[in-house]
Amino acid sequence: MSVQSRAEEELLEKFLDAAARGHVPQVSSLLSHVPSLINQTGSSGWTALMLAARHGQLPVVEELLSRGCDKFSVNSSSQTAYDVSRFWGHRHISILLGGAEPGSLRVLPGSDLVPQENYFSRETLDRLSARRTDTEWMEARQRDEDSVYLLFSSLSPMVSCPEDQGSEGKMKLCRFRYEAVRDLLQEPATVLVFLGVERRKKPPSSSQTQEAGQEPPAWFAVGSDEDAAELLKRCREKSCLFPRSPNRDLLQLSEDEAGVVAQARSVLAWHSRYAFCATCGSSTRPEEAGHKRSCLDSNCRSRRGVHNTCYPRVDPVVIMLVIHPDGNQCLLGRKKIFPAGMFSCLAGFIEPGETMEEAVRRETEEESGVKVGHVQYVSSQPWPMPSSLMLGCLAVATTTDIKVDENEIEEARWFPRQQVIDSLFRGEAPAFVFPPRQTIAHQLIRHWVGINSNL
Ligand SMILES: NC(=O)C1=CN([C@@H]2O[C@H](COP(=O)(O)OP(=O)(O)OC[C@H]3O[C@@H](n4cnc5c(N)ncnc54)[C@H](O)[C@@H]3O)[C@@H](O)[C@H]2O)C=CC1
Ligand SMILES: [Mg+2]
Ligand SMILES: [Mg+2]
Ligand SMILES: [Mg+2]
Ligand SMILES: [Zn+2]
Repeated sequence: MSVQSRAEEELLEKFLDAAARGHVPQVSSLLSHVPSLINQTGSSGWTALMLAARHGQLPVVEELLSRGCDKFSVNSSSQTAYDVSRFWGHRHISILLGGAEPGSLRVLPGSDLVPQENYFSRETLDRLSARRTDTEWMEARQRDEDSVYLLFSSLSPMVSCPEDQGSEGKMKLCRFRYEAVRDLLQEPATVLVFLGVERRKKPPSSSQTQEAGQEPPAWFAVGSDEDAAELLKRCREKSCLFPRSPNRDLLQLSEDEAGVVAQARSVLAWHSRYAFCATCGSSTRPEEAGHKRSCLDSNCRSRRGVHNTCYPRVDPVVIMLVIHPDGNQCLLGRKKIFPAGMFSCLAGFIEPGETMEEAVRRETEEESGVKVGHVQYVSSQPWPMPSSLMLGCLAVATTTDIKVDENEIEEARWFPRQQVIDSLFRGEAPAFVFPPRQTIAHQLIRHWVGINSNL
């Protein structure tokens, strides 16, 4: 071994030792001199973050995170620093690495799962549903110069997409003011949906000069049937467009904007499909700031009592990662329409009169021939294509023979855990391609890899 590489190795071990001992000044000073140490693994195959997580060194974990260290690298047993901190019971660190709110873990004892925030799930607006029937308030909000309007054409939001498109979060919603859409709102075919008001970061303190009763900006979605090219002329920026392929393109929005679009797109899709009453076939019209449609025939049965045909629909879908009885393989399938090499979780619509657990068992058996026993709920995701609610579950198989339903699935296979980890973290010649990180399928697979620690 050359003198230089031995010196480098010694420096690395010194750095890792400082992280394990919780010596923040030494960790910072070594990183200032040699920034590349941050994600390096020593002879044990562990990074400084993993060692700090192992020994409960919260200040070191904070220091490493603030310097942008990689939270997701794995050791030779395929554990991330988060897995390590959970295994050793350092909750303050797993909360930091997993992003959970500390209080929520104490209120529900026995459940130390870190809540998963899925794409399309973030609620940046307060929906204020009680205000939807307050027409005076709603009209004032509509005319307010701070209110934000989003324009939709054929259920696609107008977005601006700068030159270096393709990079995530670069696509942004075009925001309009009342004056810019005022004429559109007069068109009979235009649908207006109140989405909510911006959540205040913190409640206004009495010392602030905030006028009493001043409202945070309200957001509206406008569905228009005007020609898309005409609508685009309203925007001064040249790079504006209506994405053609929502399944793919909407995944380019930031988490904040994706949450808003999930609500807007599903409600507008419902308006576009429910122009006529499901009970009598008469025309319907929007009410309650775009959250209800009522039949125009005053004698219609739907006008007496409460009927779910008058409200936006949500379709529950189960999506499950089925685990082999040996605990070390998972079942993934591919549809013909998937990109080459991609495998994902099985999924299917819940049928009337069915529990979530039964839907998991039925869809898994229909699509793969595999029987399932225990089912555990993990997290959910609104999927506005157009209005599914994905209910993400882990499920344990009781049989292993695969027989696919060829109408729906091209191929289904058991993937060993190690192969899944290699495909997820290493990326070189992977055994299969993961669905994008914005899908709950991706997050479920990641979740399974994380909880199945065997330190
Ligand atoms: N976010 C994610 O990670 C994923 C989302 N999904 C979404 O879940 C949805 C359901 O998954 P699939 O495997 O397609 O379901 P599925 O296995 O139940 O099969 C779909 C078929 O079920 C029938 N169906 C029953 N109820 C329906 C309803 N309410 N709307 C439309 N079709 C209905 C139709 O014949 C349709 O072709 C998909 O449309 C997809 O958008 C699916 C997989 C991953
Ligand atoms: Mg399916
Ligand atoms: Mg089905
Ligand atoms: Mg199915
Ligand atoms: Zn009717």
